[in-house]
Amino acid sequence: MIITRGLIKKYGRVMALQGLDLEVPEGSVYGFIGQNGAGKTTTLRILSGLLIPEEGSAEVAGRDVLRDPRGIREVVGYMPDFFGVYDDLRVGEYLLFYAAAYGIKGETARKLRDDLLELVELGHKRDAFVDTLSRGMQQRLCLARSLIHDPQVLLLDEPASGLDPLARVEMREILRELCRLGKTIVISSHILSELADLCTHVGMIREGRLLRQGPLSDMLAGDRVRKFILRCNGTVEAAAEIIEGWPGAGILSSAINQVEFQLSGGSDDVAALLREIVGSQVQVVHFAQTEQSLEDTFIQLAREVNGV
Ligand SMILES: Nc1ncnc2c1ncn2[C@@H]1O[C@H](COP(=O)(O)OP(=O)(O)OP(=O)(O)O)[C@@H](O)[C@H]1O
Repeated sequence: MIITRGLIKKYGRVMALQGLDLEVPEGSVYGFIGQNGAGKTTTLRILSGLLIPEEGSAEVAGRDVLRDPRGIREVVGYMPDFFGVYDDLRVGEYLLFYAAAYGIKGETARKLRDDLLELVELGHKRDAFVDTLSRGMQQRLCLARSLIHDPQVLLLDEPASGLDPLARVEMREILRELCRLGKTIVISSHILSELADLCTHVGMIREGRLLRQGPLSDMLAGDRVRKFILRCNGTVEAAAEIIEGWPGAGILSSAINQVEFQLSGGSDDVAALLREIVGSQVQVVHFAQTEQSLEDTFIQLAREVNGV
């Protein structure tokens, strides 16, 4: 649904994007991950036709961002990380204003307003002034605004920033609903645990370059070093000794009856190590691979890039 090739964007001397290649499959919820200043906002602004890259190409739903900016506006809904609200407009009026900007008027616009307010759970605030809404409500209103023209693709820049935990859950539910409605959604964030709950795909960006992208499950498992936890009935000493002497294994932490360690290699190595431990009469009561978090993956990739 989205393809970019070799995107380069400079602000004066700052290279915000240094040849970015993205591929976002149709119907996916694509988590766009990167630290502050990595180039996420710049990318989303290019994809929504608001910014022109110096080099490279980008297509959204088959439309070229450089050659067909009008077409891009039809298929893309963009929710910026910072948005202005109009202090003398009511919630309902705000949506009617944006509907009119897309040429939607009259009864159709009013029905759309009500449907969207229901979707973002703001029906009860239709007559409230926009600037009296909480931050979470304003975010949801902004999301409703970006949906006015029923775009195929949603580009959401840090949609959960500044929200309390409950408001985040609400936002997540709304995004799930949008996913069910068949939208392709790109969400930029640096709150990685949050994305892990929501995304089907992930792309990691650093200093304007893509570190890695793919289905979330591949990102979390991958073929990299894996972490395991082993718990024993009794002390863990004997097991820890075996792990320490095992090629490719390293203890990360240990408690009296539990040890956490990493192991490189495939499933055969894991099975062999476990066999050795069990064979040494250690009473294993729990052995499991601990899921690598997105944070772990991101940090690991960043280290690899730096050669650390
Ligand atoms: N208008 C601008 N003028 C000059 N430099 C800019 C401008 N906008 C962004 N930059 C720089 O470009 C780089 C990428 O910025 P961008 O806003 O795309 O990153 P980001 O990943 O969205 O960061 P954040 O998570 O902080 O929003 C940064 O070094 C930033 O300082």
